[in-house]
Amino acid sequence: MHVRGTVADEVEVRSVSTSYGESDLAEVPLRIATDGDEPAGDATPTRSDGGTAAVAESRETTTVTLWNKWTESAELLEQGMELLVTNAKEEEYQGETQYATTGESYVVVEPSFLVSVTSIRNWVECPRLYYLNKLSGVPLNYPVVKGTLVHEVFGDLLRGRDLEESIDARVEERGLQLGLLGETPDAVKEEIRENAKAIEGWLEQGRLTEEDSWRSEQLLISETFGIRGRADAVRRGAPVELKTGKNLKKEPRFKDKVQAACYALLLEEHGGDVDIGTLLYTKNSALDRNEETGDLTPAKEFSMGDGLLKYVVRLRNEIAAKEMSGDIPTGYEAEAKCEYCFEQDTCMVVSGRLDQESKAGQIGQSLPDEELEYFDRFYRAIEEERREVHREYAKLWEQSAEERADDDRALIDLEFVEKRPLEGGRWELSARNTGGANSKLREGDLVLASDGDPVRGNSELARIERLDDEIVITADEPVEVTRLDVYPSELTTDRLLVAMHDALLKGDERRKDILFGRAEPEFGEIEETFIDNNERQNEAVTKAVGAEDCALIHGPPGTGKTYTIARAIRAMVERGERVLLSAFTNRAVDNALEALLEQLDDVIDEDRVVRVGSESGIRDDMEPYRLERAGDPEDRVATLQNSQVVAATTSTCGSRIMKEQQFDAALVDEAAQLTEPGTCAAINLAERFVLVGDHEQLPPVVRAENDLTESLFERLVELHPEAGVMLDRQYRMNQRIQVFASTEFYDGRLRPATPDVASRNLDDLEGVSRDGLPETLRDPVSFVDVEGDRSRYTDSEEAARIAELIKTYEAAGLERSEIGVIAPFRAQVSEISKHVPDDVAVDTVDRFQGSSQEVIIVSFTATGSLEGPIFEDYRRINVALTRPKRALVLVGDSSALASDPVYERMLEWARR
Ligand SMILES: Nc1ncnc2c1ncn2[C@@H]1O[C@H](COP(=O)(O)OP(=O)(O)OP(=O)(O)O)[C@@H](O)[C@H]1O
Repeated sequence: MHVRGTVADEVEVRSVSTSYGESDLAEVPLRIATDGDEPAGDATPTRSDGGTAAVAESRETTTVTLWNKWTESAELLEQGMELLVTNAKEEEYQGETQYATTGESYVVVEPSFLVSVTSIRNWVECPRLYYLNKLSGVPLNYPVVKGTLVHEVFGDLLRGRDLEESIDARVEERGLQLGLLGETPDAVKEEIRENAKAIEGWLEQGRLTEEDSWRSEQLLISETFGIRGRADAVRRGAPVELKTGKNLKKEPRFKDKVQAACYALLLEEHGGDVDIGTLLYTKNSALDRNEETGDLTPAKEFSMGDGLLKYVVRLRNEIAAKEMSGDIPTGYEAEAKCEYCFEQDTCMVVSGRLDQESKAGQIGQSLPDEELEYFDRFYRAIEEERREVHREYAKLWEQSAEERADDDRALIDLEFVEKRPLEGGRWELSARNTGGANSKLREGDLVLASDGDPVRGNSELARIERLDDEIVITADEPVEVTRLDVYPSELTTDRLLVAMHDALLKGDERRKDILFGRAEPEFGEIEETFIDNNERQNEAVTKAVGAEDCALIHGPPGTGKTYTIARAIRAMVERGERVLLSAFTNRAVDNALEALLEQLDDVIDEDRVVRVGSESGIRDDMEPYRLERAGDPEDRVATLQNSQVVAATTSTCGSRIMKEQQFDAALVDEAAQLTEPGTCAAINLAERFVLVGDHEQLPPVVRAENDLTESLFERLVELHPEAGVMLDRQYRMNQRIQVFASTEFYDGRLRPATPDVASRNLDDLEGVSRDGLPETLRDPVSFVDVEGDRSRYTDSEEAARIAELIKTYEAAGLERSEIGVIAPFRAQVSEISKHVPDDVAVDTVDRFQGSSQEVIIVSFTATGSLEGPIFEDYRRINVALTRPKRALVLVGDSSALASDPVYERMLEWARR
């Protein structure tokens, strides 16, 4: 049976004499998880051996005894950590039911923390190396790119693609990277051919002996062992790992065995029984027999012993425990020898700068205390965010398919239609979405496509190509897809850490003086007038152009942020500067780029404007500007290096390609929605920066509640008010609509830009007449009182009333596409969607930020007494109320709303 629970107290480790001699044991006081316990969820980890979890009657604490080597994992335990013991035996002791490990047991610390196989491999080399890799990311260098290429060709060969065709295609695809590294295609191809010989030869052998069963790259997740990874290949159920290095010994390298053993554990959870692992050292086939002595066979097999598998789980436990406690590895945890380590210098520098204990020692001077404190605080915050991502993974098995669908995290019960082979061995898969359900998934997203069970079934990482009633995805393997799940990616979190590291450890001193408030931002004299009809916009452009360090543009709704950015960049380009344009989302980058292109029309050639990002992320009309990565290396690099304006999301700014680029200035739009490290990813690349945003609208999108929720923009506006300008003329709303937001959020400073804007109303729209509306809806702002049905997150009465309102507006001549509906909860969004026609946009505030509509209807979904904030945060109200141009209708229960002072003032205004 499996036992799972929370460590309730200190753990004691001791030695006892048994009939087999001295043995170590640890007695762990464990509060057994019961159904519904958080965060374990339903504690029923079933393994292939059919074990079931112990579900105790009560939540009383019992003792679980861990024997022998498992005491090493016991030493890691702290009170409050989660523990899982598989195949435990039950023992009665003084009337109490206790548990103990058996020879078949595994002990897993914090099983829902999913450690990646790569992490375990790095950790076994040296825990400090694992940490350094996390801080600095994978650099753009030739060995890494070559390694990826060989892996890709390996995958292609397994899928039956012709060798030469594969090499040509794969090298072509990486044109830009190879160009940045100064490599020529012919030389690269030759090297890959050498490596591929090993693969081909070995594949041939396999084919000759017997019927082979093969699978290329497989994504594997284990809920029992808390491990995830992608095996390079699986052959007859056993893992095969490809290494582009050489190995002249008979046996595989130890760290490589560890890696293969991780996959063995993962495969076992998928029902396999793995007794062998294979390592393929491709460089061996490129070596000349005369020069080298040793074993030149590329393929080295080893038997997968029980001891190794358990050792791997203990290693994994070390990582999970370290990450949960927030401690930094020192290197003393392992037996690695620093003098043989390639990373010794880096290790010493990082240790010195961050004043960390390290086996390699320290060199250099440590950062000032405030920077060390900052590093520490943000390191923890980012790691907390990472744990939230891990919790997302755990939901893959903790929630049922229906629960995930209700949470908008999955599309389920799809009807598989067909699979179609694509050029290059990939597959196009299609399925029908019969339920027509909604989800967070969007075209272009990476998803987990599965046959119904994303963890234990057949699942693949796939990309959504089309998403309506018919769903089309592309993947490496032909999964008969019936379910798509949101894939919780750690990439963003990884990049936050690297960006923070770069800002502090590689950052310019002057920049840090500004960020830490040790110096004031400076501005050069600029005489020119850039915008003659809007004083504050002109001041903002002047500040942006003249800034020697930074400028901050605060733009409330509709005040022309995008326009101001475009004018500022134009002025910089005219001065011959190279500029980076960035924002959190692709949508925001494309919007800003669109406005900019209008401004740049007569200033520079179009081919000097480059949009960096993936094909699926970029809006179709910006596609002509997209930097193509495939092609001739020299050519690709020339396009990038020659560009004067580069537009990319902040996440892409953290990519290996962008990290090599340098700019005179970085302009970041929607900066109030970015975390500090997220903003750093963009501004790290430039001499000066301009942040544009509104901290009275939506805050950064993060899962954890910590320092990441405040943007750098907001902090700097407070720290350096003299670097900021607030735009105060709005071009969107009728004056009556704007009043509440202006007084509540902008000290009454927000005003209509022109009389035309101030007096806009529905009569301006062709074919629409306010006379066709009932008296109560003729004012630009109205309130509809609905008592509601008293449920917590939905209100069907409000939904029904909203459907009527939409009909009323249609009768007065409005198009449905001119009406938007905003609700606080996703549940209410679904409820309303059931009542109104498809072509009315219904969504939460977050989806509406940055856009506007002629008419906006807000559903407050609140009845009775108000418990807790409706929109979570008043900033969301600000966004909701500032989306309409000509009419705003608030729908809610007036007595509930009146119980909160802000909503009460809102009611007064709406009913005036
Ligand atoms: N100085 C100006 N003169 C004339 N029109 C302007 C000026 N500034 C902005 N506008 C117009 O006002 C509208 C809103 O501008 P823009 O899209 O730049 O606003 P924004 O602040 O980015 O909006 P959001 O709050 O949605 O982010 C646009 O149609 C733009 O052309």
